[in-house]
Parts: sequence; C-alpha cells; structure tokens
Amino acid sequence: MSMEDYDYLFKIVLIGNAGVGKTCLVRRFTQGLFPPGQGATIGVDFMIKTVEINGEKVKLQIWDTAGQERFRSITQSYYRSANALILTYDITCEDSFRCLPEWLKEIEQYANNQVVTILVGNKIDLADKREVLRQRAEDFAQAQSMLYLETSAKESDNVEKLFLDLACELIREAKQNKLDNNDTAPMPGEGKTISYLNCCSLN
Ligand SMILES: Nc1nc2c(ncn2[C@@H]2O[C@H](COP(=O)(O)OP(=O)(O)OP(=O)(O)O)[C@@H](O)[C@H]2O)c(=O)[nH]1
Repeated sequence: MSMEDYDYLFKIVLIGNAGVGKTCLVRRFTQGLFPPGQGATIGVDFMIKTVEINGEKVKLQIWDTAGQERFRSITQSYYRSANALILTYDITCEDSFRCLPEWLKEIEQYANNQVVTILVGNKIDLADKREVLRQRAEDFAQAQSMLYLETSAKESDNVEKLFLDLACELIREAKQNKLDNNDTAPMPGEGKTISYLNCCSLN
C-alpha cells in the first residue's frame, strides 16, 4: 500500500491503569486474537489497521501505552498528537474506575483540546465479578462529556464497534472542520457529510 492510499489518517492512544486490558483490546482489533498470558506493556506499543468506512479508507495508528506509573513520563508525550483517546478501566476493578479523575487530569494537561475521548469499561465477560455498575460509569462519562462503551477483549464484544465508531466520529469531525474552514467555497461532495451522521451509532 502506498503512502497516499488512504483518505484519512487518525492517531488513537489507549490509556488507563495497568491490567485493564488495553493491549488485549488492540490485539483483538488488529489481529483478531486474545493473547494468552499477555505481559505488561513496557513504554508504548504501536499498531496499524486500515478500515473502510462508507467507501473511504481510514488508516488508524493505534498507540498502546503502559499503565504502570513508572512509564507515565514516556506515555504522556504521546497524548498531544492524538486525535482520539480510549480511556480504559476494568469493570471488575473498582480501583481502576476510581483512578479515572487522575487520568482526566493527565488528558487535560497533555492532550490537544480537540481530542475525542471515549471511556471504555472492559472485561464484561466477567459479569459475576463486576464492581462498577454500568449506570454509574455512564453517568460519569456523561458528566465529563465522554462517550461510553463496555467491551470484552476476550469475547470480542464491542471491540470492532469501539474502533469503527471512533473512526466514524473522527471522520465526522474532520469533515465538519473542513466545512468550518471553507465557509466561502462550498465543499465538493458536501452531501456525504449527512450520510456519516447517519452511519455512526456511538450513543
Ligand atoms: N476476562 C477477561 N480478561 C481480560 C480481558 N482483557 C484483558 N484481560 C486480561 O487482563 C490482563 C491484562 O491485560 P492487558 O491487555 O495486558 O492489560 P493492559 O491494560 O494492557 O496492561 P498494561 O500493559 O500493564 O498497562 C491479562 O491477563 C488479560 O488476559 C477481557 O476482556 N476479559
């Protein structure tokens, strides 16, 4: 594939406590597998996947950061150029939910203020071990103007949806920004924007 063989390029960065399943979400989406005995991420990992949305090629650069505190200064440097952040916690781990305000502070401090943030509650296959009620997480996300989705990297629940919905939202914003910056000249193919509004189902 040549360098120009895509219509959009977006950078997505996963953040959240150690062990919540960030690497497993990325591996499930990019490679279609659930790695057995996945070890902790050291620093930052990088994967790429190109998807097609409404006939347009979207290249996703996915950065998987280490949750461990000792890597924080490395991972912070990846926030600024992110188009989207996937803030992940583990629904079976109250602690990972309680840390979210700290992660939001990091986002506020280091990310671009245009960044799209989605809160993800992972490991829903472990329903009997749930410690964070869905409603509580939804309320929290709404109060912080974040999108919310629950996933299982293990069972592949909502993983594809997570990345594709995010891509749809980023396309929608990119088209909107283009329109906002070109208010004198009408955009060719302006009608397309409307169909994207219908294709995305984040809420
Ligand atoms: N049951 C279940 N276990 C999961 C799921 N996702 C991840 N795990 C397990 O949770 C553990 C941590 O997963 P990782 O993907 O390494 O977590 P991480 O957030 O990348 O961790 P760091 O790299 O340390 O930040 C592993 O033992 C995984 O097998 C899931 O959806 N369901």
